[in-house]
Amino acid sequence: MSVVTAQRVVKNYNQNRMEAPALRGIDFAVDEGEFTSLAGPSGSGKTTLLNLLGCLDQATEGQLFIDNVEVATMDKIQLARLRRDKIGFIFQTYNLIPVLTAYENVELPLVLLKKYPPATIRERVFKILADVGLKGLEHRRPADLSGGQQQRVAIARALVKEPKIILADEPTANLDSENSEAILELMKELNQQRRTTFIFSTHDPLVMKYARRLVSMRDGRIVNDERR
Ligand SMILES: Nc1ncnc2c1ncn2[C@@H]1O[C@H](COP(=O)(O)OP(=O)(O)OP(=O)(O)O)[C@@H](O)[C@H]1O
Repeated sequence: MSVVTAQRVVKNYNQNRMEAPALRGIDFAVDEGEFTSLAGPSGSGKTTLLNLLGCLDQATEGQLFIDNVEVATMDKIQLARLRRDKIGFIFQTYNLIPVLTAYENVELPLVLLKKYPPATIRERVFKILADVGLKGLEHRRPADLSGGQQQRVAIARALVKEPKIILADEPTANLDSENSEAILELMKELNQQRRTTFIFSTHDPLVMKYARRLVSMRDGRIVNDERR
């Protein structure tokens, strides 16, 4: 069953100017438990598509369904709830909160979820930070962490809720191969144990190696889509 479906999705960033559309008609469905990677040259529309799938932006034309509900029918509150409950988003620019420590950044989505008691939250946050290799750095703020460490905080923050769908924009861009491999193994485990659906955008051959489905984009279109 598909968890994400896009039908004839078009995205123009500036509708008043004669700009090339960022997405020119995307038809695409991802089943529960798929481990999918979007590949393609810079500017081909990967980030734009992830932002639409993550309900962070709206399509200009076409329809988008998340867990069988059409995104366009939801109001702001329903969209925020959908993101909170079902989607983990790893941003290319991390989007960590600068005044919060690594621990507090990762804790936040669990606190907002209002589902777990404080002791469980504490345990899960420490565990996921250790899993991404940040043991001992829990109380540092983003400015006192390297780019790769910040990226791992962002990854931990998306994974900690164990959401149904994880959207990850270049999640290994600033990691060395050892850390990339460790993160990908962690994601693979989540994928296999919990049937978490992963959709990445990447230029990293290692991510493509892990992916079970490779979707290639060019100029706002899907030009190839293969499962293996
Ligand atoms: N906020 C924006 N406003 C205007 N145009 C944008 C915006 N974001 C992206 N674009 C344009 O949309 C097109 C697709 O960009 P997008 O960032 O989705 O590509 P990408 O495949 O993710 O690239 P990269 O691999 O460099 O991250 C590009 O032509 C880009 O210039």
